[in-house]
Amino acid sequence: MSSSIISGKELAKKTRLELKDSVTEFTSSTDITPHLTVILVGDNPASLSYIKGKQKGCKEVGISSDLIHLQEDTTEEKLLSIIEQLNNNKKVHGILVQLPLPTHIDEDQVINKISTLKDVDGFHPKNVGKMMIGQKTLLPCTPAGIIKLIKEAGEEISGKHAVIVGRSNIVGKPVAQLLLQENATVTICHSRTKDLKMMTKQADILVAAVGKANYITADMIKDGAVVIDVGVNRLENNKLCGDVEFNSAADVAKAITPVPGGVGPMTITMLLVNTLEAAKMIHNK
Ligand SMILES: Nc1nc(=O)c2c([nH]1)NC[C@@H]1CN(c3ccc(C(=O)N[C@@H](CCC(=O)O)C(=O)O)cc3)C=[N+]21
Repeated sequence: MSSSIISGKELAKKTRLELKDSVTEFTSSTDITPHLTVILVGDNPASLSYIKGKQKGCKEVGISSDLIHLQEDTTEEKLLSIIEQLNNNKKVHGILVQLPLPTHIDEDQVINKISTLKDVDGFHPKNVGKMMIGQKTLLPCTPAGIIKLIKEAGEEISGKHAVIVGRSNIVGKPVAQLLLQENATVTICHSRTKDLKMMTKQADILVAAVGKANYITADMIKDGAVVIDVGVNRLENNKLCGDVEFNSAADVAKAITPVPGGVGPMTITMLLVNTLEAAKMIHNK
């Protein structure tokens, strides 16, 4: 089977055009410009590159943004006090603390500190809990983007067997939850799963979120499956590559997302969607 490529880049473009109209409408009716503040601790080059993408996205849709760039040796106490100030700043609607943080800072403490109304990553335990029981809240960006990608590709989720490889708090667990809410039957696999191939072979929808280049090979994929590749692995030649061996997988899958140009651009787009959503919630719109 020759598969169709699900373009996250195209869907991101389309979603951002629609979002731009919604931002314009919100701003003209309230005189408020949605604002995202990004905090980066240290100089991780990958983080700097992602943040550029986020700022570019904000600009595209009419959201204002700023970056608080802190030194690597910033104390946890200092970071928490900056978040406190942003929580109280009426002009700020979204707060994103770029992960990973230096090891001397406790990520859980930091995520807990962010106002749940401004938690545009959807990482705060209260928002995670709401998502879990299906209450309206800010959803984590990558999982929300994945659901949009699958639907946009015209693929039914209800009744399908979705197999997720990876159980991180930011991708594996929440995407499993959102797929369940869409009435998929969900299996979560991880590093201790016995016979991974036997599991992935049963997937109508396969989500690869392991963080290992080319880990999922064509022989692990069911004929006609929908394959979502969440991997962002930087190779030695500086090329970006996914968790799925794209070329061989494309012969087996019905539809597949590429890397780059798949899940990544949708992650940033959902962050922009969440920032407008946060501004609306804060101003009761
Ligand atoms: N608090 C927090 N929130 C995050 O959402 C978050 C984070 N920390 N830490 C790191 C990960 C990673 N992440 C990506 C976002 C976009 C692309 C993306 O747009 N990738 C492009 C390629 C970009 C390139 O070429 O470098 C693509 O796949 O086409 C990738 C990765 C967000 N993350």
